[in-house]
Amino acid sequence: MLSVADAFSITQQHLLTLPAETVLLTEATGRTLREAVRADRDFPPFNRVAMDGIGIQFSTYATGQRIFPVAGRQLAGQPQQTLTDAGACLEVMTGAILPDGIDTVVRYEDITVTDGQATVTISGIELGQHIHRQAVDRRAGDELLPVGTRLDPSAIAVAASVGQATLSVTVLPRVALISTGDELVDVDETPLPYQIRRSNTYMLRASLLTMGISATLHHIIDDEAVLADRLASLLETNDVLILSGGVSAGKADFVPAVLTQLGVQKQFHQIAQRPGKPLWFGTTADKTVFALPGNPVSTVLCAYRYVLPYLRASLGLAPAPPRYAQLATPVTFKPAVTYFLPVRLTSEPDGRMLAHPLPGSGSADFANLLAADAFMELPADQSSFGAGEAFRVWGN
Ligand SMILES: Nc1nc2c(c(=O)[nH]1)N[C@H]1C(S)=C(S)[C@@H](COP(=O)(O)OP(=O)(O)OC[C@H]3O[C@@H](n4cnc5c(N)ncnc54)[C@H](O)[C@@H]3O)O[C@H]1N2
Ligand code: MOO
Ligand SMILES: [Mg+2]
Repeated sequence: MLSVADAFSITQQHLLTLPAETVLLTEATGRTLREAVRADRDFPPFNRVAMDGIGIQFSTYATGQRIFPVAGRQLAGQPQQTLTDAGACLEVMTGAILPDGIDTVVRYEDITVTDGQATVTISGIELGQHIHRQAVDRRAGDELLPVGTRLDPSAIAVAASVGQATLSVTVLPRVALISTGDELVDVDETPLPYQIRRSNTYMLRASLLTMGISATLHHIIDDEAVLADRLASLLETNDVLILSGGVSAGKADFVPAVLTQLGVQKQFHQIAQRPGKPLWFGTTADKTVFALPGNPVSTVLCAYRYVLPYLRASLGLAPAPPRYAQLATPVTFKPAVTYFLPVRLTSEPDGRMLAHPLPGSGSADFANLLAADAFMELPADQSSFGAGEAFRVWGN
């Protein structure tokens, strides 16, 4: 059976090709940048006063002079002034352009000002102190935000500072989330004794919202003809279909057969993993279908391990850096498949990230996920996992 690594790499070989669009800076949060943002000026754009105080010429201070008549004031937002008398000083404010003729700033805390005379009260003033030099942070033309940046609040601030009122970002894919199964009723309905409320598609919707994707919700009963009809129309109007349920060995598990009948090319069905073994993945020329196993823990795991990384890569986002943790207590798992162990992560005072196993009662026990915040990926070729051993963890 297919390994987790091979299944993952097959999904990544079939990424969506999404166009770019231009959006307002105020609408760009969370989106993926498609054109690099560059510095339009130096950062900072001028020699910038970094402390409130006085500006002096260091050579005068170096002669031993400690009292400087205040000849004027340079505020932030004013054009550059000039210190004409090398023996005097100007009051200068944080954020102001450094006046011509000044090369050193002394803080108000380190002077006293009486009768228009500033007296330096400390020793050890250094040439050039408290000046944020033009271009020390970035030069005009430098790339500030590369293509593939997720526009988080600090990226938005950088874009604003260089005058990007609009940004080029990747168009969000149209995603339909489809639950299947006659046993499922909607959240606002009261289930009969043999029914349950659907939750998987709500979980998926919440998960995709964290990437800025607002997916639509659909439900289809266990009827082959109805399934074929509804999936055909959803395929026309979406880039990605994510189904839940109907992919295993049951007599009403019609999903793989119907997708094949609709011309969706199966790329794989079943992975050597637990939970989530029956995952089905297929593509057409420009669409992608993930058919996730119905058990809720499988749905969550398949979303974290395959679907979210797939969508991130399709958007052009750099992959999230891998996260690792150490097992807090030993675990045994005999079957020769990758085991995704639900864990609670804690950050320890010595800097370690510990994973506390929460095996729960299997892949239908989704209440267990309330306490878990990630899955630890335990390799297929090992069956005993010791406390302190580190493995990769996957979360939202
Ligand atoms: N003979 C075999 N039986 C099963 C196998 C197998 O290999 N051989 N695999 C098991 C595994 S593993 C899983 S996981 C499930 C997968 O089942 P399906 O994908 O076919 O899903 P369903 O049969 O439709 O439902 C399974 C289970 O999940 C609940 N479910 C489904 N959709 C939702 C939803 N939207 N919200 C909440 N819960 C949902 C459903 O009620 C069922 O309890 O098959 C095993 N069987
Ligand atoms: O995907 Mo199934 O969880 O292994 O029950
Ligand atoms: Mg089934």
